[in-house]
Amino acid sequence: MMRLKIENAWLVTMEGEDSPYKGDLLIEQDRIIKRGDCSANEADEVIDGTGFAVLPGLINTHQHSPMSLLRAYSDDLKLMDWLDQKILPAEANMTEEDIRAGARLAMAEMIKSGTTTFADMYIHMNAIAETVEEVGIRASLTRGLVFHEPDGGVRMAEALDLIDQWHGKAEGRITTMFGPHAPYTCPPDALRQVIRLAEERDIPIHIHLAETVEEVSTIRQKYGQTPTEYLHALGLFDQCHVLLAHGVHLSESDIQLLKGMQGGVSHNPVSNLKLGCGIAPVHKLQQEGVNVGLGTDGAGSATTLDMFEEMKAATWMQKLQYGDPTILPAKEVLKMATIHGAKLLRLDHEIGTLSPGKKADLILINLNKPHLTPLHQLESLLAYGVSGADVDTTIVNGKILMRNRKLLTIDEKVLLRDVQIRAERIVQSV
Ligand SMILES: N[C@@H](CCSC[C@H]1O[C@@H](n2cnc3c(=O)[nH]cnc32)[C@H](O)[C@@H]1O)C(=O)O
Ligand SMILES: [Zn+2]
Repeated sequence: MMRLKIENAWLVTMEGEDSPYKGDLLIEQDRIIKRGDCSANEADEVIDGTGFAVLPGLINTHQHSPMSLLRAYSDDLKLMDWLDQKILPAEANMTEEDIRAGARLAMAEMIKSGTTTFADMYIHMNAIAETVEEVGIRASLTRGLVFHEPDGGVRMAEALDLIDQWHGKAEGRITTMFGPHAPYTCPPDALRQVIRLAEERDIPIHIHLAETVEEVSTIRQKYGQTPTEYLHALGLFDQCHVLLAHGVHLSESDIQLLKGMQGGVSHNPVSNLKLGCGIAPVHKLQQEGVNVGLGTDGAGSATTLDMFEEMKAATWMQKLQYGDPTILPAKEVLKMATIHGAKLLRLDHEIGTLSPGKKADLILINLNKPHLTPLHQLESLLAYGVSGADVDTTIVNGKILMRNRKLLTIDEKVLLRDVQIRAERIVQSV
């Protein structure tokens, strides 16, 4: 059995109240088996971690990976104009092969910026699942479901097919969820059906919620409820594990309805800032015991998929909102990007901390740089100083996917050329 040792690194375990400490990490096949001091002869391969920080791979809890094809294509618009006038027409031109290429581009970017797991909601999910399998990253995949036009049940059939074909596959790296897109695209009957299926199969649900004030007024007009009340009344939070993307516009009483829920909220601060949506009440949610993870949303809105940017934006926004710099300290925001995200994807038994027994999903960050010197508080440096480009090595399921910033499972040059040609074709007729 293959054993890999990472030697003499700063270990940022994210376990309980542990502070970072210097030590070794021993990986056997796909799992961390030992932490602390490990002798050299225990390993087949050794990575010298001197001057590096090791932390659990980052978990991007909300994404539309192929939207990387629409990066910097249409910015500075209102969310609904952006979606209706630019994004949806461009998406209508995407073939399955385009989606495969876009997803691969997102995976390349994620691996290069320290993300080892992502939650995705899109179409042609088989192509995305195959790409996840090939590339070696970990993912929670969802076929987005909208119900605005009759489709003979095609979308739902695809959603079930994804779950049947891929849940637990690719050495366990792929899990799946049901993905009713949002309160404004899913009427009550459709949502009831999805909730029933999710309960029967014990599969989590991934849905957008309360992203804009317009959404709140639309749902109030239609149903006389807030979006959260609408989902709550349908029984979404009774038994299902639920991943709520955004949760920007939540009232005090909405937060009370979320109290005790399984799953939690995916906070996407950069996308929310850029689309002018607002500041999610992350601190209040956390005070009420609602779990909050971090996500980027698609690169079509966020521009990049760098989770270090999300960490900075998340903590700055809360500090500003509450006028209190003690809110969301460095360690807490690092947890949001790791173990809290793992909980949100119902994967905390496998990933999210550097704990012996867990999957070996981890990243090495090179601290030997002007902007990361000197070393006082490592967690502060990681949350406020590091960016994705400082990630040197990325390991998922015990397999090295990037070493010294070189991708090992993706031919970067070929990919970038391919994507440029496809992207130009997709937007040509929009
Ligand atoms: N349009 C597909 C469903 C796809 S679900 C995922 C969708 O989420 C959309 N999306 C991306 N970003 C956002 C956002 O910020 N809010 C709401 N929807 C978004 C995106 O356009 C994508 O199509 C169909 O007809 O079957
Ligand atoms: Zn989204």
